[in-house]
Amino acid sequence: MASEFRRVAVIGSGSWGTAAAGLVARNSDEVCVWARTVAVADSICERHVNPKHLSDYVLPENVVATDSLEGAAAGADCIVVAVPSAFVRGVMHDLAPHADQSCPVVVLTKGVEGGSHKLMTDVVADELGNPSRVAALSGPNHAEEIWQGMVSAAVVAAGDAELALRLQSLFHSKTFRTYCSSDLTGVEVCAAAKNVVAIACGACAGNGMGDNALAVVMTRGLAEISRIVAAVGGDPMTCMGLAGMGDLVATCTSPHSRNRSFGELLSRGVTLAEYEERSGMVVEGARAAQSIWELASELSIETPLTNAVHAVLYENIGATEAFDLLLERSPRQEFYGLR
Ligand SMILES: NC(=O)C1=CN([C@@H]2O[C@H](COP(=O)(O)OP(=O)(O)OC[C@H]3O[C@@H](n4cnc5c(N)ncnc54)[C@H](O)[C@@H]3O)[C@@H](O)[C@H]2O)C=CC1
Ligand SMILES: O=C(CO)COP(=O)(O)O
Repeated sequence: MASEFRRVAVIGSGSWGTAAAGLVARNSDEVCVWARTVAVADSICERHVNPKHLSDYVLPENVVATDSLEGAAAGADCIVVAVPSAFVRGVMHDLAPHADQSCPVVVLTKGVEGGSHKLMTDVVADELGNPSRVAALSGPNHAEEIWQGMVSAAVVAAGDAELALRLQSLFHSKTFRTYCSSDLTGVEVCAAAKNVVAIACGACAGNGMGDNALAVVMTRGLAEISRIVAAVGGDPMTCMGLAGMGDLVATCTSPHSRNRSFGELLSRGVTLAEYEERSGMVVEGARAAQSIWELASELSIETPLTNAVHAVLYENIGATEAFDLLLERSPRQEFYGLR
């Protein structure tokens, strides 16, 4: 499926930026990846390999790279953002003077900004301007499978339906199916919040809990995510889709998930800093556990699972104690409203 986009800038050369560059290279003429280091940029240009992430993946010939944001943005008619949430504002700030104001931007980052509690598309729009051209893509998309052409699907969400359709054609292929949505808020909340639930699932598994318990955490996690989505103005039906249930299941069950594996190791005493240092990868759910916890407190949304993950990560409470507190909650209706 060819798209209208001829030169695409992919900002970020982590696992997802690398795999996404391969996806959009199928439907455009040239893809330029922005990497933070010259070594990664040179390796992609010379060997079509990212030596730091997915190093078995030989990228298509039409993927090049640079360590210059100005160089990446030059001539780009679409920008794909794939840097971890903590760096989105800073990188977008630096990109802004070089990015065309009318150029569509699609955000792959999953998170909620600390302090402001803004969704990633809002952070990008703050820095790059022209919010109506900013969209998000999310779904059950482990980069480790995507680059190998294994089947997956995602949803492209934008306030402007025509923009979603244009971006759908940039990503869509037989093995990477893309669907459109107008619920940008719901899609982005699901993307960020499922990572917190995946940490809880990993910690349960690490603590020897069984498959029934994991299914309970996922299901109650989805109920919690629906309450957050509703409270911030998204459509709770989005939680039933690829960005919601789809990504929740993939992240809570896959050995590829950093959030799930971190949760498992957390229950054995490994710290966030140790995990990220060893793996060279980000655990977005740990950041989201803080920002969503703050958001939920501000809006009085009931988020017991997020509270438990927050307590273990930031309040010095042991995982076993946090689980006990969850199990001691008083019984209630399965669905007790969206707030
Ligand atoms: N890996 C995956 O399968 C998927 C990841 N995502 C999301 O994509 C976003 C990016 O994640 P990944 O590509 O997986 O990252 P990663 O975990 O593979 O790598 C982290 C990257 O962050 C970079 N980084 C470190 N400091 C930085 C800074 N100051 N400025 C910019 N970049 C910096 C590092 O160079 C490293 O390449 C996250 O929000 C993640 O949740 C979404 C879907 C799938
Ligand atoms: O979002 C993802 C898959 O859709 C990646 O999840 P992890 O960050 O837990 O690896």
